[in-house]
Amino acid sequence: MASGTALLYDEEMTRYKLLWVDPACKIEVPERLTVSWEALHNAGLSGRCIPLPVRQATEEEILLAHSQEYLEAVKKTPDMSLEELMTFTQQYGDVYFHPNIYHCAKLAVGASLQLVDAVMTGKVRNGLALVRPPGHHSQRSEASGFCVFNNVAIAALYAKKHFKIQRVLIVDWDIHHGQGLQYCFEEDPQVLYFSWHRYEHQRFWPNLRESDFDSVGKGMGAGFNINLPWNKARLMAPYFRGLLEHCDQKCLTWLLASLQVGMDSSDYLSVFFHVLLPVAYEFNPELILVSAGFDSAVGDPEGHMCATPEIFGHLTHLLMSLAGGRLCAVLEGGYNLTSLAQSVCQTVQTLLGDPPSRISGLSSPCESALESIQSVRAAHQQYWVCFKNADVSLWPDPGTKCSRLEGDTQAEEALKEGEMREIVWPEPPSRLAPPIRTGVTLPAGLEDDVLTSCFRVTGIPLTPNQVAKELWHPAVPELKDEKVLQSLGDILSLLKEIEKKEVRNGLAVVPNVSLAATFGVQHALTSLTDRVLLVFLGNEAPVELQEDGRVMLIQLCSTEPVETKSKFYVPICLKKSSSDVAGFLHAVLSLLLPLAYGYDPGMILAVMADCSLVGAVAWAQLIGLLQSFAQGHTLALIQGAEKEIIRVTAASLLGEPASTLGPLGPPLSENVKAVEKERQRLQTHWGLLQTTGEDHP
Ligand SMILES: NCCCNCCCCCS
Ligand SMILES: [Zn+2]
Repeated sequence: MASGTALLYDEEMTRYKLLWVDPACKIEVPERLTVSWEALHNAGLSGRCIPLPVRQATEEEILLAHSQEYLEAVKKTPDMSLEELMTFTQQYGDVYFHPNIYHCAKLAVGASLQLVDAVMTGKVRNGLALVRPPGHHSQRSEASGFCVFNNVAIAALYAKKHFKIQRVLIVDWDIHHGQGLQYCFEEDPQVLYFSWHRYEHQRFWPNLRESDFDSVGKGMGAGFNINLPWNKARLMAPYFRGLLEHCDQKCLTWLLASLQVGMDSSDYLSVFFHVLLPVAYEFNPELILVSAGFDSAVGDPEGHMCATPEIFGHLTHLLMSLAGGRLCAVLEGGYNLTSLAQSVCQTVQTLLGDPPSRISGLSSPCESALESIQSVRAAHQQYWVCFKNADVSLWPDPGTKCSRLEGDTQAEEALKEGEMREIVWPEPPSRLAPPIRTGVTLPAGLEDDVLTSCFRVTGIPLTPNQVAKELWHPAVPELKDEKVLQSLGDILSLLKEIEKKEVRNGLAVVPNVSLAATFGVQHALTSLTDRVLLVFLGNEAPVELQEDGRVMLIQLCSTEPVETKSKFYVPICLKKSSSDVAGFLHAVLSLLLPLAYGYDPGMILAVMADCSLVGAVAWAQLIGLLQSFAQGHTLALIQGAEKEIIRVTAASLLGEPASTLGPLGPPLSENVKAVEKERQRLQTHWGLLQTTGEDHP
């Protein structure tokens, strides 16, 4: 199994810059790379990565995505005078040339291809290429948006050609639409291109009609191009026009700070749960390429978004469950040197396997984001079974270009002015990983290659009334059983190791999983946290829930649904759940993840009471995803000694990417209905569950 994170960087790529005055291009500076590289160094992250040498792309490689005449034209730029460079630049938009940019553009492509080679040959598991010029705007015969050659497009074509892979997922989280990538792959069903981008009904750069959600791909590529347009800022002008007359700069600044101009982490995560991840799992990619632009982070002069840098640690983690963890991230945009450096560090730290930091204060996506989510799901309903039951009743017409209200520009300039002065955000919290990743307590005789790299914890001897005290119940008869008592001692010692920050997560194999779960929850609440998420796979509910919100129980069962009004008890009843992997996954992505992010637990208990409910691979995927929460503090409890389940659980807790679920069939409609029913019931309490805009149908 491949391991290690590659980091590609060469300071040669800092040796070009804007040589004349051009307001549109002045933000693309060499310091973008140096601050990122220095931040990785100072955080001790680059030292943990595998440094790979950058190389120049060959002409043949560049010609995978660009025309001969374009390459010939760019090849002439190193010998051009300043005037000739300015003239040459005129023919393109929002880009500049420099005598050394051709050299750097070849290095940017070469770095991306080196990364693909290393990941596809198993030399490393994943990695980041810190490059400039960026690539996602450049097209077959055209430079655009600071981009000269399309690094990620060439990487995808190179991967298909040299490694014979047939399904590449490109995730473009840059705040601009990577039209170059869309044009390159819109007819190619082997490359699924996903981009979110500021759009504002075509009023944001690059102002293209084809950046809207109804551009779904063409011909054989229909369904394989997904555009998620952000349209929020258009709503700002009407508010401000009225106020501007009475508003001095200070009040406007306050107004800006209070009215979120851009999208935030709740919007980003909602798009992952309800648009990107369902399609990505159904597509079942063999490689993930990330057009990692960080102008979608707070403070960026282009993006004007509100999502703080730690969100990129989560977005990265969520993608690492796909393609067996084969993930190549390539830098695109990012123009606020502070949030860029922080976001790069958050991304690399997750690639290295450190637990994502907890994100509190998540709420529901804004109305405009919901409208976009609903529109995209509607537009793609015919191509992806995961959207079969999507609610499309309020599908707004694409391209409703809102007329440019007079006074807009004044409002928006004020917006820009006021806003840029005021934006500050907290440093991302440190994500210290305990020295030991996984502690285990197993019955003797369960030797296994994976388990040898776990830390074996010895149980704490317990007397029945010691346990009864923790369980709030007078001694239950089971406590007479020596094995049960010993298993509770095992759990206690694992939790104490986690509490002491010696161990990140743990696995215990126990004879009575319901009692173990109850005991584990109670102990965690007394000594570790005030919120425990219990994910329980089995039919008998392990704990009576108090409605105080200190425990959230998500129970996957196969029997008839129990009626409940509680917002902390989520019974998910799936028929034939072990064969309906798609149904299980639908439950995880559209219910479990949004609930867990909304709840923000300090501890996760993942309990497998009934191994027949899901297969080992689906369970391993779940264990992987659950490590997004509680700084990775996951305690897995398994009943019985099903060797395969134990092995995959330990592997996942150790950070091994779960193997892929393979092509998914359509989910059982009764299972989708059961999940949708719960989602509808809970979405007013837990906003991240929402998927539709105004006037929920
Ligand atoms: N404010 C100037 C409008 C044009 N900006 C071009 C942005 C290119 C981003 C590359 S990621
Ligand atoms: Zn950008």
